[in-house]
Amino acid sequence: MNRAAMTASQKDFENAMNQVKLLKKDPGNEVKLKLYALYKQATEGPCNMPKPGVFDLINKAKWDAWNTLGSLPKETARQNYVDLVSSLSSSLESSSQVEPGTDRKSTGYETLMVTSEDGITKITLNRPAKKNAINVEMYHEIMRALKAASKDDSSITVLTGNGDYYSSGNDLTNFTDIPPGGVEEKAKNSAILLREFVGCFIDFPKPLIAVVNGPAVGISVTILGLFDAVYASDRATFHTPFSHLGQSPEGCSSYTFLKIMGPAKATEMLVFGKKLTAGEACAQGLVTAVFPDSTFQKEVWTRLKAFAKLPPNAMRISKEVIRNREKEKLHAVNAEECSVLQERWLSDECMNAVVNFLSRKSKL
Ligand SMILES: CCCCCC/C=C/C(=O)SCCNC(=O)CCNC(=O)[C@H](O)C(C)(C)COP(=O)(O)OP(=O)(O)OC[C@H]1O[C@@H](n2cnc3c(N)ncnc32)[C@H](O)[C@@H]1OP(=O)(O)O
Repeated sequence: MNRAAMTASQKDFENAMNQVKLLKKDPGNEVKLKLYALYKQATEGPCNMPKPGVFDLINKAKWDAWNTLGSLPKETARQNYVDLVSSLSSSLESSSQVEPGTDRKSTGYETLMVTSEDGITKITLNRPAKKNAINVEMYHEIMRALKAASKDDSSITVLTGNGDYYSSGNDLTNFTDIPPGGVEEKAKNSAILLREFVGCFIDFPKPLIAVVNGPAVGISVTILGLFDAVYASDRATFHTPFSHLGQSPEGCSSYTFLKIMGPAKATEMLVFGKKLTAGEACAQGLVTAVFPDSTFQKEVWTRLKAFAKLPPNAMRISKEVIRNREKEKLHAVNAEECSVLQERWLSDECMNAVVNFLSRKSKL
């Protein structure tokens, strides 16, 4: 959704203020400060109060939180307040429905499982019968889950898959739902959706980690170049068969893969569709570490829980320092890849490949 076009009404804002009072669990000081700051900004505008003295710790923390919002417009602050309360309500509401000690689950997703526990928000692709192929609904839900995770109280965010696959990439039946404007309109809409989807990964502010539990195909592989760490089971494979499908690279891979593995290896993957084992992907720098499948979950989650205990602000700021100078470039690459793909989707090569898959004449 286009955030600029989305502003909460005064009524939404009042409802959110009432919801805060009904929260069953204390959301923690950091979140309470954020709520305070957004409330003040939404109702009074930028902070112009004198700064409290260094020993007035509580008022100074509140002043700092408010002052950090700078000249954020009142409407945006109101929307951010409503979004934050809504993400708190969904995760804390559901905590009352599960056994103590189990994950807090976010409801309201058809294609994902989203949990938040031990400082980690885990987004699990959940269409195992379809090898976690990403349909249009899943694209939207992943974006929604990422936006919520960027504002919740977790330190790190993880993307993983349920079942034997990490993901088989774009759901090829996405191409069968043709709108009244025909295939041109479909290609245009798909390019808009893809650009927004990849943009969410480029802009994600916290450490983002992929736990690749099995084979990964297409867009689920290309966006790995935008993650901060990629842990893979030795059962995982990495496959980008774009030429086979009459398509071209996306997910900023035409830029990130060249930087990660150099042009020769990137070409083997992105142009010739060479499938890499987890070990090969690790040797080429796409994967951070590989674990035996039998101990994969245990080893990875032990490591991630330790990472999640690190100071969250330091991690977020370090990521910003590492990634920010690339952001503008990545958005430009994303735009270009989407516009090339928009044309490719209308080509006979692409249409034939999709028809062949759907009529089960071909598989990877
Ligand atoms: C908004 C548009 C944005 C577009 C972004 C651009 C993205 C590009 C890409 O991601 S390109 C990659 C696309 N993916 C593929 O080409 C994979 C196609 N799938 C396969 O080749 C195979 O299914 C397999 C190798 C992944 C797995 O084979 P196998 O183990 O033999 O399982 P099945 O084929 O029986 O699969 C089980 C079940 O899942 C369905 N399915 C699997 N992958 C997809 C898919 N990508 N799209 C749609 N459906 C998929 C498969 O049809 C089976 O369904 P069924 O049981 O027959 O109902």
